[in-house]
Amino acid sequence: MTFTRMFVRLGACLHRLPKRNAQPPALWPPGITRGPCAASRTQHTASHSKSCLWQLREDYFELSVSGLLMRFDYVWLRDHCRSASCYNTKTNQRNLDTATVELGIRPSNIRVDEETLFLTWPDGHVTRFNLSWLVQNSYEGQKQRAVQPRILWNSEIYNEAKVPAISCEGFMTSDEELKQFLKTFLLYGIAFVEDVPPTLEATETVAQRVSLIRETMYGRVWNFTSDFSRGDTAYTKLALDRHTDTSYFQEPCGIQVFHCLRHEGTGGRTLLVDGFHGADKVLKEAPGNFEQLSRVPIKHEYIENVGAYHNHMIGVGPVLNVYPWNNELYMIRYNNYDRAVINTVPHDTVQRWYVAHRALTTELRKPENELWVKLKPGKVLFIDNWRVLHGRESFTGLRQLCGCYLTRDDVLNTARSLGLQA
Ligand SMILES: C[N+](C)(C)CCCC[C@H](N)C(=O)O
Ligand SMILES: O=C(O)CCC(=O)C(=O)O
Ligand SMILES: [Fe+2]
Repeated sequence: MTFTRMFVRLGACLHRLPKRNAQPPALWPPGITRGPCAASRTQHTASHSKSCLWQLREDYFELSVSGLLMRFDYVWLRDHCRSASCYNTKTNQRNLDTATVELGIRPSNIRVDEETLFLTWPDGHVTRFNLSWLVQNSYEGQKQRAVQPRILWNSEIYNEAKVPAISCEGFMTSDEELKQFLKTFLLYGIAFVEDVPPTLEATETVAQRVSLIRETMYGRVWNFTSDFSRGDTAYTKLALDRHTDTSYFQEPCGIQVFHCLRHEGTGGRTLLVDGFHGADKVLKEAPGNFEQLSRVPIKHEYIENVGAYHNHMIGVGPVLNVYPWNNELYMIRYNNYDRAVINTVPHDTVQRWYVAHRALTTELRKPENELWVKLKPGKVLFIDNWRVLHGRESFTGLRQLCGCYLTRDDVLNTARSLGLQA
């Protein structure tokens, strides 16, 4: 919806740009230069026109490449100079002391050929930008692309996708298999590894293939049962409605790993719901509700005083967390058990928030959005705890679940090192 508006705006602006070889109208303020690039450029998107046009505006540099209109602030252009003196390509770190750049800086000379933008600054320093680098790194480029491409699912979509199972052997030994696993995980927010020995040690080894383990007050790798050894409903036989874990951390754990080592009894199936699918429905049906959930800060809390365990955790943040530049959802914090007192907004906002929260809950509870699985020894489940909600059916008998949390940064790091977009 925002995109449609943007394209309209973009079209209008492009219209104002001069056509190739057009003469500047006499009314242009002196000192403003404009021109076409020397020649047409190679493409990113075949459907776009190959033209490249630029204009030196008073406050910014305007560049249109293959139909994408971009605006660059002059300080930004100076600050992002990739010359050897400004940028160390060995460490990928900036050398330039940005504080020495005059904020009103403007180039004294500018030139664009088919591949490169050349800027000469008042002190004689020359900055070169590859045009495709500018397209890649511009705000306008970022605005149009998802940081993380995903397939939003309900149970039918997930089941019909027939996501291939990854076996432990291949997962542990082949980078290609690991990549396949992570690709699935990034797309769907859940992924399974099969034929894992039903032990805590093997679960730990499998988890470490993907990431560093995130230790919490529950331990590093946990193995829990319904013994109420900790002050939380997870340690009972009760059903647990869909939720994300550690909503009471300032940064909730990125990934949760589950491996059921043993269950002699009935029930105990695991429930999985794609929170982003639910949020997307809310956005499409009532954008105002989505906005409430992405704006109102909500506290979650974990207070435990059981045995030797004394913990008090507080995390604050909206239920829906979006990137401000493209409105892309990147984290959902949803846990009605652990949600704390709402006292960060006045009463009228509170009422609107409850309406929005109800709309999201209704969506998340629709049976068609529920994926039920019975975890069996040997089958390790990875859940994106920033996206997919989990829950469980009540159960009888001895049920032993082991697992751990993973550091999100390290999972994404592994994915990127294998060439995946993350
Ligand atoms: C997974 N493990 C059993 C160790 C902890 C469970 C934590 C449960 C908590 N209410 C939450 O949702 O974060
Ligand atoms: O027992 C289960 O299946 C899951 C319980 C739970 O929500 C958790 O441990 O985070
Ligand atoms: Fe949980």
